[in-house]
Amino acid sequence: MSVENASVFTDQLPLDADNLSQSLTSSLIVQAIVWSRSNVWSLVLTVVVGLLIYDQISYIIKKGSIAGPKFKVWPVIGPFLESMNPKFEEYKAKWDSGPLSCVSVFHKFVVIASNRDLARKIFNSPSYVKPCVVDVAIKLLRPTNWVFLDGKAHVDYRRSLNGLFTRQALGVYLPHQETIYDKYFERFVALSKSNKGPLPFMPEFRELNCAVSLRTFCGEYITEEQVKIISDNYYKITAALELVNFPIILPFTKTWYGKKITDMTMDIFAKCAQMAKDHIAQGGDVTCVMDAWVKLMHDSKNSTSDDNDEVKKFLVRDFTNKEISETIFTFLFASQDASSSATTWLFQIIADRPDVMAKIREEQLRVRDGDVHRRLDVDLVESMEYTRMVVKEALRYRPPVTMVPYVAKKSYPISADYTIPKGAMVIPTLYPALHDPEVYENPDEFIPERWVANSPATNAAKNWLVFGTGPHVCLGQTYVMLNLTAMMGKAALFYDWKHTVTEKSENIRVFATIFPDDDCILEFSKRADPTKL
Ligand code: HEM
Repeated sequence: MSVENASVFTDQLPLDADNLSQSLTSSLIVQAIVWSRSNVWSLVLTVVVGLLIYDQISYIIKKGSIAGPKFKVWPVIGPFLESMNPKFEEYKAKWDSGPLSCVSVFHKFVVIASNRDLARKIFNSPSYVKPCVVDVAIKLLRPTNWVFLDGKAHVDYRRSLNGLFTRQALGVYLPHQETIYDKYFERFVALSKSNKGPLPFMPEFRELNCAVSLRTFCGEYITEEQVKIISDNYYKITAALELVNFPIILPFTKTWYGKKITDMTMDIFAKCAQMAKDHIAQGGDVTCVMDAWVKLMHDSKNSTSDDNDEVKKFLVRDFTNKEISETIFTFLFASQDASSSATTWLFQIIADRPDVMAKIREEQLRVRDGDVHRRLDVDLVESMEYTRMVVKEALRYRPPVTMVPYVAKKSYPISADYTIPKGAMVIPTLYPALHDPEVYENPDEFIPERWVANSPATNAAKNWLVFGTGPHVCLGQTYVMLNLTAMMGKAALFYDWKHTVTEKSENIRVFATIFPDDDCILEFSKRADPTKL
């Protein structure tokens, strides 16, 4: 019964002595209820108003002198709704608003550093900051995952992984990658034929990259069927790990689906790790990243105390199947969106520039010495200088990762007049440094030749932030350059692809990384004679 109804009820009681006392008692109780309820409400209201004022004051104090809204326009939630569907132009406007700017979403205060020197400073301040993956990432990648290690523990673990990406190791993985390129390029032609015309290729490039990564990491231990399941479902993991997401995993939400696919993938990886252990124990050769890792473990166990070899350099210990599966998952996670973004832009950019395509083809014929069917090896890929410049320029022009979220472990005096508060998210941005007109003339134009030896771009190593810098710099960067160069060289040599340009083609859509907003509409066909220019 509501308070108003109770009062109407008491008003209608007959007035004899008993009834009077009853009625008085009832009336007092009702008044007490009304009083206590109104007191509860005023208490609730006071607390809410107090919290709102605290939220605004706390924001204004944390903001200090840096760029950003004067107060939180949407109390508490801040620009949460906008960040559910982030727009590249809005990010860019933020970067342009000042070298340091801020935003506050719920209880999270976020500081964005948009120039090269501040971004580098953050990347290189491990005593003040550590990588901040979205809250839900800890649940998906598991708290025991090496990526959440900090300081010396992180440096040591990482050292044991360096052996997986040496030039020699990359040479072993390359033939497997080439088999996947061949298979998928043929599939692209078949798809274009069956579709009787162009179709959006971004989802196809995502699948190609997932397959390349899975074969590189797990070799033949992973089945075709498993590759297909993971490739088909990987986007659910990306969706679960968007920068802004609900932190609790509720059934049938994006994060719930993401967690299911992550667990399934890690289980597959753990089984592959055991197969790699059995294979190396039987004296098998290294064929993939897992083999390379197990071989390093095997060699380190059998190395003598005065061995001064690779093994000691990499500080390898014994890793369990669970650890291997979690770590290999981080490789897939780190690689998938960024490599798919780079691949999509590369196919679009090259299709739109016949002069670039012609130069790649000329180089491919030249470096292969007339043998177009020569299989890929590291020496061959390293001799593709122009193709490599195209890849490098695409990564600068459309950097897949535009920002890397870190978190301040303690108050961080980043400049003479601003200290980032402890607990704030700190985001060094990569895009502005890679579009700095002082280093890259006409930064919004695609010019592969700017990467010739001794050019201003080549000499400005400090601006090359595509892979980050500092203790968390991308572990896969040499592999990425080799993979993308090899893949684009082969595609250009054997295939034609036509781009259907739409008004959205040059618009940048943010989905973890960046993609053309129309998903890159292409039509593939096989070249009749790859020996011709
Ligand atoms: C175009 C492709 C790629 C781009 C643009 C890219 C970019 C990045 C960036 C910006 C970071 C953060 C660096 C920092 O905080 O300083 C990173 C970290 C990382 N990347 Fe990549 N990445 C790519 C592909 C790959 C691939 C293929 C692998 C694995 C084979 C990989 C493995 C990693 C790992 C493990 C980390 C975390 C390292 C650590 O915390 O110590 N990435 N990457």
